[in-house]
Amino acid sequence: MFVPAIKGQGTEEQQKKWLPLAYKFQIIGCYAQTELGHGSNVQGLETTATFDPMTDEFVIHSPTLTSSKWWPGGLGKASTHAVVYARLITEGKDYGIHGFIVQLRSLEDHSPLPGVTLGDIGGKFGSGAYNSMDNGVLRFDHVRIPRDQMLMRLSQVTREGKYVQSDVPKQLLYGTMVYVRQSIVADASKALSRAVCIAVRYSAIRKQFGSQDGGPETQVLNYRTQQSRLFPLLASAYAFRFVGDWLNWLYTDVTQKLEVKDYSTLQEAHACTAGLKAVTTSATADAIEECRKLCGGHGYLNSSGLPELFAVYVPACTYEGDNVVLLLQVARILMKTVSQLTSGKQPVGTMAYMGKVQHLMQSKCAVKTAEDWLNPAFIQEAFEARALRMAVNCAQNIGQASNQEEGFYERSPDLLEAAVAHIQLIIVTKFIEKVHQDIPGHGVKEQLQNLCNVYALYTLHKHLGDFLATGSLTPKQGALANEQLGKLYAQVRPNAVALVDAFNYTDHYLGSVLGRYDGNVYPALYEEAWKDPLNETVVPEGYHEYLRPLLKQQLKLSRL
Ligand SMILES: CCCCCCCCCC/C=C\CCCCCCCCCC(=O)SCCNC(=O)CCNC(=O)[C@H](O)C(C)(C)COP(=O)(O)OP(=O)(O)OC[C@H]1O[C@@H](n2cnc3c(N)ncnc32)[C@H](O)[C@@H]1OP(=O)(O)O
Ligand SMILES: Cc1cc2nc3c(=O)[nH]c(=O)nc-3n(C[C@H](O)[C@H](O)[C@H](O)COP(=O)(O)OP(=O)(O)OC[C@H]3O[C@@H](n4cnc5c(N)ncnc54)[C@H](O)[C@@H]3O)c2cc1C
Repeated sequence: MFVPAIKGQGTEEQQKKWLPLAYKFQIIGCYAQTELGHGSNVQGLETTATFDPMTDEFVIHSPTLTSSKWWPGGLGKASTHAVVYARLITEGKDYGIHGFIVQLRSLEDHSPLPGVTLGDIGGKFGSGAYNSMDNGVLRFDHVRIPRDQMLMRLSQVTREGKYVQSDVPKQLLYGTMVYVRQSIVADASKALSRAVCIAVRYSAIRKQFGSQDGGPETQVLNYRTQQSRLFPLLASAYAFRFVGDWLNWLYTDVTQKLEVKDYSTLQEAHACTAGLKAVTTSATADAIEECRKLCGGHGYLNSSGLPELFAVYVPACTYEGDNVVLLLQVARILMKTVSQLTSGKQPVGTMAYMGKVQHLMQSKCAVKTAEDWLNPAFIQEAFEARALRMAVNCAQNIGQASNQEEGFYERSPDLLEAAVAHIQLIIVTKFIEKVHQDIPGHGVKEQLQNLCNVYALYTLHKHLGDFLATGSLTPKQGALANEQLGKLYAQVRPNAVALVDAFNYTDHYLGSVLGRYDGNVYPALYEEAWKDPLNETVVPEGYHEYLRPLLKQQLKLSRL
């Protein structure tokens, strides 16, 4: 994040100076924004950067304990430099949060520079999976940096100390986070596809119950419950891949527009990266845990690869923006868009469907049979009607409050659900668009169509309350969707293993004895067990100190 921050907020000159050093690892940088007391609320950060016109320097300082930088990855032990986000103060005025390049450690002996206190913040969730990352703590005691180490693409401070705001939106300060959020969506698909690959392969080889006359037991992958839990996750892995590809296109397009000072899609980029990051990471974290459970007891073994995958993955729901905070950002933009509908301003991009408000507020879903749910037009319209009606309902309720902000606060749980509905519509839309494309490979398109329908109808089934409460569907149509879902599972089953083999993960990358490509799980589990350090001795350490005295004492007591 050090590099994209300099790319996005540094001048050409600053990029020319600092990026080559970073690329060649002549310096190691981190992104020091979050503090002990503030993470979500960036505008609440307390670290100060006070301009000293006498020396043409900024004085970086941590005025309070809560202003200590806390969490930045790589900060504790590895980084020599940081992009530090601090309150810019010049001529006695606080201009809010800006980025500054600050050297933290000597390039000679890596010792912290004068006025810099550095360390690691300690162990984290799980069996230490994330402990390979030195998330750090950093405090400044009046550390001086040259004025030209303020990132000056978005705003500047002159030699005399005058603050100058460039003619670019101040939100570009948040640009690095937008960049990482869009990459996290693609990462969600990778993490989810790993977990699903393990669970599908293991479910194909695991047999339990159902033996007839001594014959083979039933593959657990043939159980309807296993399919109804696992195949929506398989479909989600593909869904997140395709929406992640689209989001990368959107991000690239926005970045190109920014180059020519076209800020028209900045809001769309923020809403989509924030919302898709929130929805895909929450779903993926839940799915990895579900995949662990789908593997029964062996899923709880570290050798399954699932506990570590879960422990490494779950902070994605928090870092780069807490998911609730990000969804409320989407909700704010939805409310702004709804409020503009009466002005005649046509919504664009992923909000365009809201322009069909007259139709969608009264449309009746035309589904009459289970097969009708295979028609993408019916799915699309149902998801659009649900999302729009939830957003309009929120706007109407907020409108009844004494003031907008109070109303937004009171209705924030409902706004959260409206934001999720909007983002799920985007995911479904992009999946439908993907399967409408020419897709090479014999039968591949049909399989992806099945998965697209599984993702859409599973999501509809899971959120049926929204669809019924908004009148977007009738209970009968909801039941038909569930009926069709069961038929789709039967169609996915024969290709389930092929659909995870298609991720083309090596056994090494997968890191799971349950997910081995050859399916030779039991010998691998048995072999792996003996590698456990506990098995280095036949009689366990502690026998003589603890077990033996206890056993002897009990034996003596039993003879009394
Ligand atoms: C087996 C083991 C291995 C297994 C491995 C598999 C899995 C691997 C996992 C993945 C691997 C790698 C992943 C790679 C990444 C991981 C690295 C972790 C990195 C984490 C780094 C961080 O966390 S950095 C810090 C992140 N912090 C945040 O996100 C803070 C969140 N808060 C904010 O963004 C803002 O405070 C806020 C947006 C919430 C509020 O902003 P503000 O206070 O300014 O108020 P407003 O809401 O009023 O906004 C003002 C206007 O600005 C608009 N806005 C806001 N944000 C943006 C934006 N980003 N872009 C554009 N516009 C924005 C907002 O809409 C308002 O507009 P108007 O209403 O028009 O005024
Ligand atoms: C593994 C990891 C790596 C990280 N790496 C970095 C890094 O490299 N650089 C960096 O700068 N930071 C980093 N962070 C910090 C991370 O960005 C923050 O933790 C994250 O942005 C969440 O902010 P917070 O901790 O202040 O959560 P809080 O906002 O304190 O969240 C606590 C609760 O409050 C709720 N909440 C907060 N505000 C609102 C609101 N307005 N309305 C409703 N509910 C609200 C949240 O939903 C949540 O439930 C990292 C964090 C982790 C876990």
